[in-house]
Amino acid sequence: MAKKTTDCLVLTTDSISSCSRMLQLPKSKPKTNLASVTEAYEYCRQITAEYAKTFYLGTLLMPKEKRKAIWAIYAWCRRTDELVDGVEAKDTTIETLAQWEQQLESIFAGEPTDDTDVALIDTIKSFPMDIQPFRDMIAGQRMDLHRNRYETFEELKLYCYRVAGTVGLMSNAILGISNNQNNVPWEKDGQTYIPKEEAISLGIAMQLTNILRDVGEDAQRGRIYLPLEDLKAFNYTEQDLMQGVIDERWLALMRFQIKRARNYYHQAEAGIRYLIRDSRLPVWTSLILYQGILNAIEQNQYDVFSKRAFVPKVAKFSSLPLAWLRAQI
Ligand SMILES: CC(C)=CCC/C(C)=C/CC/C(C)=C/CC/C(C)=C/[C@@H]1[C@@H](COP(=O)(O)OP(=O)(O)O)[C@]1(C)CC/C=C(\C)CC/C=C(\C)CCC=C(C)C
Ligand SMILES: [Mn+2]
Repeated sequence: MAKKTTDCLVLTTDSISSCSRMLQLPKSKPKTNLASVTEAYEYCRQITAEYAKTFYLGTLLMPKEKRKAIWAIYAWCRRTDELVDGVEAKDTTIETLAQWEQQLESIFAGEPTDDTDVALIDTIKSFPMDIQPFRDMIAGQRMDLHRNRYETFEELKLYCYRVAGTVGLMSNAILGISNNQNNVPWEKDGQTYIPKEEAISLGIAMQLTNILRDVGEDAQRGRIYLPLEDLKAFNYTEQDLMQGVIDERWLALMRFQIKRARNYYHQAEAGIRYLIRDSRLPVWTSLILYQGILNAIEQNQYDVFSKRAFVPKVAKFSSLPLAWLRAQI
């Protein structure tokens, strides 16, 4: 349970269950005694620190106001994802998602239903943003409810946009804003350039990486996110995948998937220079670290069935100088 200290809440030993409780949908009527704005942001920080070691590191490199805003967005996204991916996912129905979407509409109307909403409402006040990417993410979770196969890459790409490209758009609203009028965001040849496509590309790249890392785990849940047209092209069957067959066909298929994901990272990279200077380092850090999972898959000889690809802590910290160098451009 989170415990109060002088001005913030700290994590205690049972913080994981406390965090996971924070992720559940409110079961009864809206609470009346909601968290203060400070407490609400602290809950969002705890959720981010607990569930997203990579992104949390990135946010620590941001100015305080932006960092808090990203935690609020993270907490909302995590809660949304948890509805179809978390411990209580089996209870999630179309109605649950409709209720969650209603709660989203209330947030944008300035009416919190539970504690983490308080932080998101405050974030939306400081960093005005569009509700549509949030709605689109819920539409992505709806896809997860009723399908477990993707025939073509185009279909998978829509899913990736909805569950992850949308995060790029939400983050853009925070990462690009400057309080300094001399430091106008996205000025390119005198014209305002908003790197939306690049932000979406980073989300898609990360989601594709996530899919490659989790092939084995997803197969155990009866899910295949790799496009079936790709399996066919490499003469690899669904049964092979379910049995975790690693052979030349699998290696070729995985090399193809990794190349595609790297292309999306590449497209995203071109957009980072248009972000406000203080946002470039955290984005480069997150990009390099998440892309590192692809290298880890290669080092594991493409065995995503019995090994989980991850970037070790030492490698995480040693990639900071490279991220810093790239952020200078
Ligand atoms: C600084 C920074 C990178 C901020 C973004 C942090 C943020 C708000 C993350 C939300 C992530 C989230 C919970 C999304 C819900 C759906 C989901 C789980 C997507 C997958 C994330 C990784 O999660 P994890 O490895 O924990 O997965 P499991 O559920 O445990 O399997 C995703 C792979 C997608 C995340 C997508 C992004 C962070 C978008 C990145 C784009 C930008 C920050 C825009 C940058 C701007 C330009 C111009 C390039
Ligand atoms: Mn997930």
